[in-house]
Amino acid sequence: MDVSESNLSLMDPSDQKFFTVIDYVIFAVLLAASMGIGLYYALSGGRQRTTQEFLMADRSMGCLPVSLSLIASFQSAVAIIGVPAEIYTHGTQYWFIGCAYILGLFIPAHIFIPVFYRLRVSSAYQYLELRFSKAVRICGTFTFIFQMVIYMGVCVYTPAFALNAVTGFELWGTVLATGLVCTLYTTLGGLKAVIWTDVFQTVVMFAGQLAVIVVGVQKTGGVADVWRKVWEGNRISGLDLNPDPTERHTFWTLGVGGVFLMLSLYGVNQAQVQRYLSSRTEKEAVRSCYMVFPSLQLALALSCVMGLVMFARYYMFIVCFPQMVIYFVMDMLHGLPGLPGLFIACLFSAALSTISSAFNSLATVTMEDLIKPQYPAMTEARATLLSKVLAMSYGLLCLAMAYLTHLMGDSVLQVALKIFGMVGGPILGLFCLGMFFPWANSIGALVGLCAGLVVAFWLGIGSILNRSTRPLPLECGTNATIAIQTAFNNTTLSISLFFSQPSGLKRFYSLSYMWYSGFNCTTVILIGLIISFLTDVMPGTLYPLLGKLFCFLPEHLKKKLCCVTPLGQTVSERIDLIAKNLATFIYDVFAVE
Ligand SMILES: O=C(O)CCCC[C@@H]1SC[C@@H]2NC(=O)N[C@@H]21
Ligand code: NA
Repeated sequence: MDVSESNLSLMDPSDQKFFTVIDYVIFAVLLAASMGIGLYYALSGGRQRTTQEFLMADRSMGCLPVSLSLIASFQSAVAIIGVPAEIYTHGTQYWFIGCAYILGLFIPAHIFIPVFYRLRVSSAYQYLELRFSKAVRICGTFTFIFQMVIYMGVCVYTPAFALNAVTGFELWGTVLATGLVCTLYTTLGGLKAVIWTDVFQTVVMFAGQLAVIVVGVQKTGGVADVWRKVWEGNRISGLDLNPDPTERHTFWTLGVGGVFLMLSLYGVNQAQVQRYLSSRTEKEAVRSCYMVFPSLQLALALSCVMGLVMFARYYMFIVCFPQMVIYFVMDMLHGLPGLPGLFIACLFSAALSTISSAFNSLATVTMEDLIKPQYPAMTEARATLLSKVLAMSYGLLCLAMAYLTHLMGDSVLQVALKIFGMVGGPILGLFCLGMFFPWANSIGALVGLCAGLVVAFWLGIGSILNRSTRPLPLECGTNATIAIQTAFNNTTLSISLFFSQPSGLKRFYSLSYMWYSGFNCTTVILIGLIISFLTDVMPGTLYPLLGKLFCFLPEHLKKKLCCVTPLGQTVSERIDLIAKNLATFIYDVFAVE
């Protein structure tokens, strides 16, 4: 059974019949419930009077709420809309990113969490000052702020724009309502409210996707019929072991490149580190990290299956555009009172839980890394008040960023993952440099981070300017015009590809965006090591002046006092020294219980 023109045209934006009163009520209940949780934590417990409570939830959280909040932080409407569109257009190759969740959560649980938890820091960037210097901490903080502000804009904008395009749902009114409700409950209830609203919103998120899948399968002729159609439409991708790094999605770009993406999020991103640190014990934090795994796999499965059901539904029309998913959902759920409202609640739950985590982590790092060190004498009351003002101002800034997203035009999933790769990758490299390379110094870290960011933006912007595929048609016209447009794009694409085989720089620009995290992380580490090596002690470049002056001192004191490598040490001797250091360091790390 195919979808005739009339069915699709049913969704033209002027038509309001698929939202009944109950749908609006459900959406309102979601916003009200979130506000309620925010108010509850504003008026109970310590009433958010200290930064320990406002920013760290009194370090009293259990592993269940923390694990659900960890998922909600980086599972926004981008995944709910972007992943089904990805599966519909390119098949299930993207599902292999689930393989990256194994190492992507195991390494944070056993390497990053212990380091951050035992240092009892509030912000991940305090680690950078302890390990390197204040300058490195500040650069890391600003890099994080830049990453999360852009990401927030994408997360606020995506659901509102998608809904508006298909259902005529008021665009800027929704952006404002979402942004304000989120700012309010984050500002009022602090991290406790953010975590508990995340728990509630994650449940709504799963429920909404499940409803679409159940109704979709039932309306598309049942499981067997759906399976036959996706199989015939070869949407079930096999294991693609193609080693070519410019290939967009293969097992390597997703399963291995994805590990770096996961580490940049679940290992060193302040939003997640803050949740680990809000756990009552280190064991709880590690357990919450383990508990993320099954729920993240479930979230991935739901969005992939939704894409498959959508394909089975419309496989007679090979058209694709970003709003396809909302079209499909409204096509499935209209006429079933309450379900369209449930899906809208699901979409905005995904957005709210991500944005509130971003607000709260931005307020935390601004407070802990930028303001407190400048005003150590600031009273708790003022610091807490300032934290709330910061959360509010980040909320308003995010609305401005939402407008910027309007101009990006790429597929939102791609935009979000590129941001993580371009900015999250270098930050991951900075932390790895600090944790795994004892002789890395702060000059190396600074130069490494800057070089990593420069290369990342050169690659990211270069790939956008040099891409041979035209952006997908943004507006949803009738499917006929889009089919023609897609066909036209495909022919121009194949012609341009035929003549311009990527070589050299063009090949560099065509690196799969799933390798950005790994590539940029490695750049920071390599450059950081080289600079550390050069600026630390270049063999033979030092004259042990102190050693000569204090020649009367016993040898061991002189060594400690002067702490320079002996004169005339050759490069190979220095490399041996480094290798010995690294060996002892690794032994120490793994010898620890
Ligand atoms: O959904 C978003 O807002 C961003 C896209 C997903 C981010 C990464 S992809 C791997 C991991 N799994 C998730 O659900 N989120 C993160
Ligand atoms: Na979310």
